[in-house]
Amino acid sequence: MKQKVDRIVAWLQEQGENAGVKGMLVGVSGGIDSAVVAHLIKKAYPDHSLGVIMPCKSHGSDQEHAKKVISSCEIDSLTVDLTETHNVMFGNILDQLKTDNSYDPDQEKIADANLRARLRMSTLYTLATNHQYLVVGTDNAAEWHTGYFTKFGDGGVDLVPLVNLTKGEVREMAEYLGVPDEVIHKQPSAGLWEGQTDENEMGTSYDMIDRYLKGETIPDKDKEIIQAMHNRTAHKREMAPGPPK
Ligand SMILES: Nc1ncnc2c1ncn2[C@@H]1O[C@H](COP(=O)(O)OP(=O)(O)OC[C@H]2O[C@@H]([n+]3cccc(C(=O)O)c3)[C@H](O)[C@@H]2O)[C@@H](O)[C@H]1O
Ligand SMILES: Nc1ncnc2c1ncn2[C@@H]1O[C@H](COP(=O)(O)OP(=O)(O)OP(=O)(O)O)[C@@H](O)[C@H]1O
Ligand SMILES: [Mg+2]
Repeated sequence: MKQKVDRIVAWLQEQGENAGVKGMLVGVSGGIDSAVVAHLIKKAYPDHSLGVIMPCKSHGSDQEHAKKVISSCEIDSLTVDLTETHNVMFGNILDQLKTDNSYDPDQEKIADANLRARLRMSTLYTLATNHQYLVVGTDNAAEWHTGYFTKFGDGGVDLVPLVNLTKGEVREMAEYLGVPDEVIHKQPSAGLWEGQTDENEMGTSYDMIDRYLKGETIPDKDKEIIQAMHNRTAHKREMAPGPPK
């Protein structure tokens, strides 16, 4: 594990040097992926790394966990509360849709969640410009393969250091790095709504996705879900296409 960590830390330093930036930042949610990234960027840039907490309809103990993550790696931190910004922006958009008679209530939950992810992205890039830092993403191999992220939201980042690690490997790395136990052992959640868990929403588990990615045999039902998610989200892993010349 030490070797794996050292390799990613050296890679982060190399990427930062090539980009000519002073350091790196990450959004810290209180979940395990951002906890691992916060620890890694703190190691790569001990004096120039930042963990950003962005409350916005946060659920349960997310914020408390985010603060514990910040303390566990001793990274500099900043809190930007997006609740009011999101309320005003989403409220205005919904009002316009309703006036236009084109509001679709079935789409509200996901539109709301994706706007929150994109407001976080805009916040991180504003801070990155101010600090001359890169924005570091938290997607792991399972999320990347299934496209389980918001396009230009949490997927809108400069570097994805965990992209080759399964969720299980992220968990092992978190233990090695000293991420707080309660963060390691809670259910992964995108915080879409109270009680939401990634595994309920996807209809399969990270364990199944990890096994699939390692080439192991898994039940057909899970394989079909994973393959459908992968195909449906191919556009998220590519640059926006244009017509041929
Ligand atoms: N074929 C195609 N070619 C080009 N673009 C295409 C497209 N199909 C859709 N699109 C575009 O993509 C949009 C849909 O993609 P997107 O906006 O990402 O939205 P979508 O994939 O519908 O939703 C995001 C998913 O990621 C999950 N998520 C988000 C954030 C964090 C986490 C987490 O793990 O913490 C998880 C969330 O729970 C949800 O299931 C469409 O509105 C459309 O604009
Ligand atoms: N309230 C928040 N404040 C700061 N960053 C956030 C917040 N919510 C989400 N993010 C960012 O969005 C990323 C995507 O969320 P995601 O849920 O996939 O990761 P996680 O919370 O770190 O881990 P897990 O998947 O186990 O919940 C987070 O890693 C984090 O960088
Ligand atoms: Mg989460």
